[in-house]
Amino acid sequence: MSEDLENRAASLDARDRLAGRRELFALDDGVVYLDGNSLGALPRHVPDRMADVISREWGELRIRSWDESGWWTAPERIGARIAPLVGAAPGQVIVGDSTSVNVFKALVGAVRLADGDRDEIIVDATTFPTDGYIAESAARLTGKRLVAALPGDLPDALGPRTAAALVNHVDYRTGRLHDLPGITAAVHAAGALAVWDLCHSAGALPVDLDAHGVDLAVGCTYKYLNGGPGAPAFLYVAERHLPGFDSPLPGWNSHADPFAMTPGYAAAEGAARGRVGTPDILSMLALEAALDVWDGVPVEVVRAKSLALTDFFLECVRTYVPEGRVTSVTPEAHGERGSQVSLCCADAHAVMKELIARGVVGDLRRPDVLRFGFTPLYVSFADAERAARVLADVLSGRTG
Ligand SMILES: Cc1ncc(COP(=O)(O)O)c(C=O)c1O
Ligand SMILES: Nc1c(O)cccc1C(=O)C[C@H](N)C(=O)O
Repeated sequence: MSEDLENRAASLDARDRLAGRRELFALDDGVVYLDGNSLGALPRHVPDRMADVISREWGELRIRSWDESGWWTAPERIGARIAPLVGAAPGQVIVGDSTSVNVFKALVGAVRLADGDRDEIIVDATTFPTDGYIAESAARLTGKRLVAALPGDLPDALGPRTAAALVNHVDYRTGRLHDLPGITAAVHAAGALAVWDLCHSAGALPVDLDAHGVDLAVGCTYKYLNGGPGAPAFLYVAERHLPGFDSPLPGWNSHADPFAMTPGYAAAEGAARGRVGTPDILSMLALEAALDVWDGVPVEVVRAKSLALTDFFLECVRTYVPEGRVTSVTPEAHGERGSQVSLCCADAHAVMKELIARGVVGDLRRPDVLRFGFTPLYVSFADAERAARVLADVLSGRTG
């Protein structure tokens, strides 16, 4: 049984167009890394690039690097690298600040773009907590009422009072992929703006922001985009909204002429409006270098492998793990699945601890969810088989 699945894994890996990409990452063969949905692995070439940024650009060129090393324009330049990965034409994506800060900019910006008589903001009731906390504050600051709705119930919650809806593309806990085209269309039919959090979809699946008419979106770059711990997030503002986008954090970096240093504020044109203060250059340039691993990789190929990997992992779990010990809360339907598998399990904390001790790194979402993230650029089918086999060993009390 195990031999069959091991052979299948080997033949799937042999046919995998992305197999060669794994070499680009600092990973050791003794460990199956299934936590790229929390922190992506390090692309091997990034340390050398950072050594140059620190010793030469900072150490030797010092202040000149803002111009000569392109530091000042890094937020737009890196935004342009991310744009095709999320289906955005140039000029709409800016990189900087945390996702949380960008959720604030995007949501308040959306409310300011909406018809002022509308007095409700809808937030995804299953959201990653930071979006909910910030939506609550944004509602208080803008004098709106916050309404929580499950993504599936959103069409019913929308109405003439809705100014904007903030929704997660993929649920961080279950891995459920929400219907971005359908929900965006419903939000628009109600006359409101759709703001999407792409943290768990950017770099994992095609998002097609422009094609689906999304209004604003945010996403992080330290998961499937491998930008590094605390790497800056991105903000997308659809071109049609850029002239009216009124950032609630209009720092000097978003000024039309920052070095004029005038007391009066005048917003820059384009995506630069989403900038705030001095960019965190070291993290930003680590992200820029990390994005090289995407050269020549269409996100559709990544998606196809992601679905094949999660299908195969689920099959291995069904085959190896004794009946009833785990329950998948990740949808089976491809159209409803992100790039992770979440299994509910008794004693999940102890189980994950033991998995990690045995070289299978996933994570735990309390109280009982084992999360396994599949990053197609570096996770193999052999990894998926081994993870399921080790999970079965742990649950059956077999020693490793
Ligand atoms: C959906 C989602 N939004 C936001 C965040 C985090 O935001 P920040 O980068 O500000 O910590 C995460 C993960 O940390 C997330 O999964
Ligand atoms: N951003 C994180 C961090 O700074 C520490 C630990 C984990 C994270 C995460 O990204 C968690 C992640 N968003 C999640 O889906 O749970």
